[in-house]
Amino acid sequence: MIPTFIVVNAGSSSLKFQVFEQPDGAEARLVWKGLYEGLGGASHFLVRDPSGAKLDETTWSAEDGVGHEEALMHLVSWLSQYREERKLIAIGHRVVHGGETFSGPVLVDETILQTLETLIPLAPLHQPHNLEPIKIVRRRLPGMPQVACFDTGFHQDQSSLVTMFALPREMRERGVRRYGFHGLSYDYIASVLKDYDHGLAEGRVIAAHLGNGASLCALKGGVSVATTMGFSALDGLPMGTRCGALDAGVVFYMLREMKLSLENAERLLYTKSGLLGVSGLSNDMRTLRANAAANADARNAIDLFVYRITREIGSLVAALGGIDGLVFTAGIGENDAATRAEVIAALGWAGLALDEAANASGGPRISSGSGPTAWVIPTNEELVIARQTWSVLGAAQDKLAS
Ligand SMILES: Nc1ncnc2c1ncn2[C@@H]1O[C@H](COP(=O)(O)OP(=O)(O)O)[C@@H](O)[C@H]1O
Ligand SMILES: CC(=O)OP(=O)(O)O
Ligand SMILES: [Mg+2]
Repeated sequence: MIPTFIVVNAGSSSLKFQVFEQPDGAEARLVWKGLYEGLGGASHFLVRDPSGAKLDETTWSAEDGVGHEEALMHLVSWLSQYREERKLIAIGHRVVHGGETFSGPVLVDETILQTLETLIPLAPLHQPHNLEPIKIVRRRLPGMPQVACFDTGFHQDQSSLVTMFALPREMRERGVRRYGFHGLSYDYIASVLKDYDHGLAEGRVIAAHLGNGASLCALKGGVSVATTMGFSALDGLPMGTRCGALDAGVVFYMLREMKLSLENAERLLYTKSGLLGVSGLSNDMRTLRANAAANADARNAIDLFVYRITREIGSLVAALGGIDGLVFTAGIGENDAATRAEVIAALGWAGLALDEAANASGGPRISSGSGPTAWVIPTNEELVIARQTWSVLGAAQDKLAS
């Protein structure tokens, strides 16, 4: 029987999954990938093989009441049709915040789960949804090993200066510091740089994870030395619905002068700001691009996004003492040639020059000339979760055996 495990990336109404098998001594191999979307309402299950061909699909109406629990149980029972050949050995989860306690992936037990729950206020948009499937599996499949893989883990080697806020020392002792996110994505990018250009893997690289959430990471020799997200996933670049870095004075103004409740202020910054807030139209770059010529607010949202990316890149170039390469990844980074072109056009001062034809066709190398290079590299957070899950399981088994 082939050892098989599921990788889960759960959001508020969606559950993305990938199923991996682990041949002896080799890299985890993707078998199927899919998602449940619209959970809690009219929902939809879709699974594809690694080539992208559709394998199976199911639709439920809102009355069927399919939530995260029903989706997970449906997935386990969908997999059981392969019971003869496969043994489900573990579930690996993306958990956005690992706080001060977890610098790497862990096998989850009740105490660890409780610690992870205390981090919900630091990642209210993600953490509760990331933990939900872990709790469901503990209840419904007791004894199934579960591994939590953190978005914060990759940044743990940053120096204390880099992670410090200029706040009183007691705040730091309470864990109020910069953590950084999208680490599973940056871990993957760092692991494949050598396949694109050997010098890059050793060099000073800025990776731009531009998806619905967005951040930048400065990599030196593949190690994170600075990043734009901080204590929470609200910091840094403007995102689909999040404001990014904001003068803390605005928060006091919203609370004291505008009399917003804490909940409404939080909702405004996390879910009503960013591309959506500025455009008043959409959080989706495709919609903004389609409307930018006729709609000044859509154009403004894009312009602000690009402006903030280029300013933050300037800051990370300073942190790195120069730049050898720039990598675009995630939904916008991988698909929106116009955003890449606009960012690179603003970085002529750093010696970057666009190869227009390569950019239009998606790269991988999209720069010309002898300056720093620019790349499009599709991310693969799930593969990193698979690698981490397998390494934690292996370590746990070694421990049992010794
Ligand atoms: N073809 C495309 N052109 C431009 N932007 C795109 C395209 N496809 C996806 N996007 C952008 O990518 C975002 C989703 O990014 P993704 O990395 O998949 O986010 P997440 O994993 O956080 O859901 C969308 O909201 C949209 O703005
Ligand atoms: C940490 C974060 O912002 O994640 P996402 O991009 O999935 O929202
Ligand atoms: Mg994402």
